[in-house]
Amino acid sequence: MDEIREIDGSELEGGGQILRIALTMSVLKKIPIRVSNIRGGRTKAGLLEQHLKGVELMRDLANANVKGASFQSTVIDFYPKFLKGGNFKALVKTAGSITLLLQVALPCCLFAETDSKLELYGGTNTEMAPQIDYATEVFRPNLEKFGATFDLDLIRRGYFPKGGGQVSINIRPVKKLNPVILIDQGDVKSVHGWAFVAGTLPIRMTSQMADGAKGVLKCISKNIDIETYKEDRDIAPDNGAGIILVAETSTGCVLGSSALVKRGEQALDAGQRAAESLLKSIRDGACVDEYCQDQVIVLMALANGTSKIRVGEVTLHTKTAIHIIEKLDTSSKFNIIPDGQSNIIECIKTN
Ligand SMILES: Nc1ncnc2c1ncn2[C@@H]1O[C@H](COP(=O)(O)OP(=O)(O)OP(=O)(O)O)[C@@H](O)[C@H]1O
Repeated sequence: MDEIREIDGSELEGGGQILRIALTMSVLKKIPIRVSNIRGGRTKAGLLEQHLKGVELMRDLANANVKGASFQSTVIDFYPKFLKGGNFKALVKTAGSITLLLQVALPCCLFAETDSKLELYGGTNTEMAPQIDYATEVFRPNLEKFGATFDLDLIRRGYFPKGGGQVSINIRPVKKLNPVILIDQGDVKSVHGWAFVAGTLPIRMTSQMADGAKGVLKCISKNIDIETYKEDRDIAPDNGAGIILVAETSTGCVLGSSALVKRGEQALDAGQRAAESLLKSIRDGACVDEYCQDQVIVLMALANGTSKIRVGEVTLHTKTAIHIIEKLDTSSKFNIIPDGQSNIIECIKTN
């Protein structure tokens, strides 16, 4: 096996994403890694419960030897062995995001020998991470353009601070990922979405969120359909309120955005916040939204050919993903080509 490679977890974005991308590439390229200064860019550095569970999930997936994987640790050594597939479980006791567990494990499961089933526990709709509905309605259609998918069964929703959500995901391996060319946004055909409340929160918040979003988005589409509903107590026992928006275009682009109503925030404002983020991506001419941007980088690197995707402003998360991938995978060369208000991210495979 190769010599251990050093990754500095405090570079650029300096958060959990560096650890996740480094682990994914380590497993897929069979490269042992040492990640130091883990989450060095965050006020509370080191492995939090959710990051630790991610490391343990990857250890199980890749039958890896791991040193230093403990709460608040700032250095881990990770030696991957083989990737077989099978049943795996990760339980985050806090509202740590289930979708970020999926983010680290999914590319590995796609290249495992057999099917994988992931039983994941934690938060399903939390801040600073994809909401589970974003993962299925926005990220998944973009993943499908690369020729892969997953099945997701939502058993229970979990919100901040308690968590307690549960999701079961089945992933069938693929032989290869196809390169993707996505450079023409086309026209917005429709915008749809969901505004939800759960627990003891009043249903009127959902129409306030929907109205807020529609007010912002009426300038880009006459065809806006936002479903408003209260979650069933059995599936969502705790309080939560939020919105997910999805725009589909004539060229097949799927862009999204979302918001959760913050403490003290008006529901209308949360709806507007989500809509403004989507509007910006559309006005920039982007083919993927500002959050999907960093999440497709790893897929571009794993595809067997040159991919090109038009994005708006390149985010620090995206720059970080590219930086870490290029460190661990010399067969991927990324270029960012400015083009008016947007940028084309190109990934060239060199062998
Ligand atoms: N509203 C959102 N919709 C979709 N994806 C999101 C949203 N907010 C954040 N993300 C995605 O979640 C990931 C967050 O990574 P990041 O490193 O910031 O968080 P983290 O792992 O929780 O670590 P840390 O606690 O160190 O910030 C990124 O891939 C980002 O694109």
